[in-house]
Amino acid sequence: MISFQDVSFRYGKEEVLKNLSFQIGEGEIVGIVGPDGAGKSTLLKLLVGLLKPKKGSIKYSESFSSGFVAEHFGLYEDMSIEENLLFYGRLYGLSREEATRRSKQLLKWTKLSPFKDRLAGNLSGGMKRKLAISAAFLHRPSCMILDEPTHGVDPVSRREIWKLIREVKAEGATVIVSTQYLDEVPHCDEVLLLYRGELMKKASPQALIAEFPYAVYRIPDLRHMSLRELQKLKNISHVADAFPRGVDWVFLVSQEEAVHALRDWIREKGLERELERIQPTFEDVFINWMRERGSQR
Ligand SMILES: Nc1ncnc2c1ncn2[C@@H]1O[C@H](COP(=O)(O)OP(=O)(O)OP(=O)(O)O)[C@@H](O)[C@H]1O
Repeated sequence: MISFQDVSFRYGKEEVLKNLSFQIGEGEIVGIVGPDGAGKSTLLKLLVGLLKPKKGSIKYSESFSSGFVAEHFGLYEDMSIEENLLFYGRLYGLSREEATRRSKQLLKWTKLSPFKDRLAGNLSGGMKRKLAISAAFLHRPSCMILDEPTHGVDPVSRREIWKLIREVKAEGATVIVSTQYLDEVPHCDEVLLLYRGELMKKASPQALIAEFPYAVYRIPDLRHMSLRELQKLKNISHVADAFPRGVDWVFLVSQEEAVHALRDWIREKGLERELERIQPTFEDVFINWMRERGSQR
């Protein structure tokens, strides 16, 4: 549906996107994931045609049409939810009946129906985002492009926004969504990890986890141990990294013998703890990628 071929972009001298090549298929939820300043917004603006590549090309299938919700999207704050939707319906050239029917459907999905007469200016951040997504999806574009739709909204609204994104996908649309929250990766079918303008990886969340090169272990609740003692665990051979997560400590292990060494340590210290094998998180995957990239330079 969309194909990037060796695309680069710079605002001034500094290149903010570097030689990106990838393809996005139809009907997928594609996450553009990366920290602040990685180039996510710039990539999305290129996708919708608000910016033009300085180098390379972007090709679209004939059926491509887009709905875009920018990070700082615009709603008509002195109009109600319903008036906003009907207004966008007119902008997109829908008939009044079609706009009304479609608005009703979107209000139902977003659970905004009870508030349809409330002014957009008086809505919570999460409700505003849901309204902006609904407005952009009113005319059934083949591709929805959402720039950090969950940024700064509460956890309940975050869940609702992802539910709405799944509804959009269920209607057959492709959704391209940027986020800096790594815990949102499992919502996506495919993820593009972006770091300092480079595409580090494009893969499904399952593949990212499966490719992780370490076994991950945890020792629960080591609050009573001194930090200096715990830091020593990093020196065990084949422990690639050791770090706290909440009250627990987590170990990235490259060879089985490190597991024995960690069990020996637990025994030596007389701790009543088990060494538990756990799944890597997407944060583990991402940090490891950044570390590997750093060490190649
Ligand atoms: N209009 C602009 N003029 C100059 N530089 C810009 C402009 N917009 C963005 N940049 C720079 O380009 C880089 C990428 O910015 P971009 O907004 O695409 O990143 P991002 O991943 O979306 O991050 P954020 O979540 O902070 O928006 C950053 O270094 C940013 O400062």
